[in-house]
Amino acid sequence: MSVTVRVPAKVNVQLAVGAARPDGFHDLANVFLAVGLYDEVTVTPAEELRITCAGPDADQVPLDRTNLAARAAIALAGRRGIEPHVHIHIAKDIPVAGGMAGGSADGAGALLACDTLWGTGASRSELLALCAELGSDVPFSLVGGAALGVGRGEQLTALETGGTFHWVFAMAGRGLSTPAVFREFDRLAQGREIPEPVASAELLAALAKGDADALAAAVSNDLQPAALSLFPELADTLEAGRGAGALAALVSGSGPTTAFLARDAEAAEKVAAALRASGTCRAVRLAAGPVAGATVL
Ligand SMILES: C[C@@](CO)(OP(=O)(O)O)[C@H](O)COP(=O)(O)OP(=O)(O)OC[C@H]1O[C@@H](n2ccc(N)nc2=O)[C@H](O)[C@@H]1O
Ligand SMILES: Nc1ncnc2c1ncn2[C@@H]1O[C@H](COP(=O)(O)OP(=O)(O)O)[C@@H](O)[C@H]1O
Repeated sequence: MSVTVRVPAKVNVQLAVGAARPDGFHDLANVFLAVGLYDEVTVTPAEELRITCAGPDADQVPLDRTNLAARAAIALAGRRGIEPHVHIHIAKDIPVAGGMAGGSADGAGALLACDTLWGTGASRSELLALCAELGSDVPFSLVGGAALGVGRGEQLTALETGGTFHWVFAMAGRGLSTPAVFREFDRLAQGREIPEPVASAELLAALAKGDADALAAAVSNDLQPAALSLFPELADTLEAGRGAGALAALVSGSGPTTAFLARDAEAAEKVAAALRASGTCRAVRLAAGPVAGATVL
């Protein structure tokens, strides 16, 4: 018997970053939107814990116990006093180290899949607490939709959305390390007063209305200058998307994936074609959101 869970990627439509905390994390106002690009995590009983991964970026995914999916299985089994003896297979379509929470998706997916396979019957709040232990973005991968994350991003409030938003994502030729981007944020912020991170009222209203133009006017990412500082060529990708009529162009989370908001599916196709022709990125994908979080298939 196997259990397969499908988990979406995310884009941060607002990422407001506060000053570094004593524990090294940063307080955030992190507005997540789940988009229709998915990893699938399948768990099957096995002699011992084993991980395999397939997909375009599979060679960049660690297959040992540092994999977030393995950590999720170990954490849940530990709570129940059982051995995490499963084969975890990840069918990976979310870019690795791309700022789209691919590893987090696999962590949330493995947790839900193992809970289902083992019949451990964890409550939603127990699953969310385990997710938060695995990483700041992992709780959102479980819940999906649209949500505001505060604290280090793990304390979620679901957000209303009044429609579907159409996005184009440009994958970069290499990854960016999330801790390195936060460190660069700190370096660039030296000597400057960092305001408390707060969610934008205009942005939340735009999401609630399903108004793409208003959302485009309100999106922001405080990590974008840091990502551009470490990966200056991303400016060319952003410019190519803007030139093709994207309503908004921004770095997704810590990057280096760039995200382009389009008015509708047709406009998204035009932006995608222009990005492909620009030669400024490795691959281009279209995805709409919000979509549901981790789902047992
Ligand atoms: C930046 C964001 C935006 O959604 O995502 P990505 O762009 O990486 O996908 C997240 O905050 C990433 O969340 P996640 O990838 O789960 O990070 P974690 O494993 O919790 O932390 C990795 C490292 O990132 C930094 N970090 C993360 C979250 C946070 N609020 N403050 C931080 O300073 C810390 O250096 C930490 O050691
Ligand atoms: N299941 C996983 N999938 C991808 N990366 C993983 C996974 N587990 C651990 N990692 C590690 O996490 C790093 C960040 O990956 P990822 O979550 O894809 O990016 P991001 O944090 O930018 O959204 C990778 O470089 C990899 O070393």
